[in-house]
Amino acid sequence: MISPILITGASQRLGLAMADSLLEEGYTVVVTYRTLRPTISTLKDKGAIVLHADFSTETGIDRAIDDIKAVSESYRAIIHNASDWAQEKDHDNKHDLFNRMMNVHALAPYRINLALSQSLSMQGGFSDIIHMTDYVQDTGSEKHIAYAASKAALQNLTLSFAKKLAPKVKVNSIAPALLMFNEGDDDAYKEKALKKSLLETVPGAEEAVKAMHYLLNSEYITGQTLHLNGGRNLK
Ligand SMILES: NC(=O)C1=CN([C@@H]2O[C@H](COP(=O)(O)OP(=O)(O)OC[C@H]3O[C@@H](n4cnc5c(N)ncnc54)[C@H](OP(=O)(O)O)[C@@H]3O)[C@@H](O)[C@H]2O)C=CC1
Ligand SMILES: Nc1nc2c(c(=O)[nH]1)N=C([C@H](O)[C@@H](O)CO)CN2
Repeated sequence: MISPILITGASQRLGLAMADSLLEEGYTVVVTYRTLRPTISTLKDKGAIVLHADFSTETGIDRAIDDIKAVSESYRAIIHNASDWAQEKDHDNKHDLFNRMMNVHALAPYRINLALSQSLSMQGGFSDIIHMTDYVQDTGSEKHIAYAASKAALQNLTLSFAKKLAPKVKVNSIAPALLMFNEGDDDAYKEKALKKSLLETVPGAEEAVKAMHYLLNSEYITGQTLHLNGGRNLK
């Protein structure tokens, strides 16, 4: 088997778009999903290897690592995309919320990167780790406090793993702001959200797909962050 690319949380939206694009380009793709959706069957029909994984607990992370390692002894890349965009107002138990945010966004990527570090370095050429972080890693978020803190932790993991795994493995972040709306976002929210960036647009998943391919094909980028935010930081 050609060394696969692993994408976590690929049953919808950005992860699904990235997995589809990699399959179209002929890569071997391994995806994880938490909820079994028709999209997972479609990815499997296209040749992807699909694994169930829930990263909210240490047991779930342990199981996922065992399953991922059982698929292949070597990996071309890992894209840590799985994410739970949780708000404090929706969760009474803040202790559990904070632990879940850190498990999904920081502990899982940390444990998986350490467990697969040898698998990544077995490549003839470069291998890659891509962390899907978030614009709020640098700003915080008053409504997604634990989420933002966990994405900041993931961003710091990019710097540490870039140092630890060089020169064979490149490690970078993609930090989106608003790339896609969610079902249920009303017109008032959409109008307000669009105004947050200079470019006042919501580009869709393809913007993340292009950034992913740019990093995978780079020979001189590591420890960096691709900010996909329409100039929001200058507004
Ligand atoms: N979309 C955007 O505009 C932005 C996205 N980002 C980041 O980009 C990445 C992709 O965004 P987007 O596609 O919107 O993400 P989604 O909100 O669609 O989440 C991606 C996947 O993560 C999975 N997931 C959630 N919780 C868990 C868990 N406990 N264990 C395992 N998997 C889990 C879900 O799986 P399932 O559906 O199978 O349950 C989901 O399909 C994320 O890391 C996100 O934080 C950052 C800023 C903006
Ligand atoms: N896991 C997710 N993380 C984030 C999402 C999402 O839909 N799923 N969406 C956003 C917003 O687009 C935000 O950037 C708008 O300002 C952030 N993170």
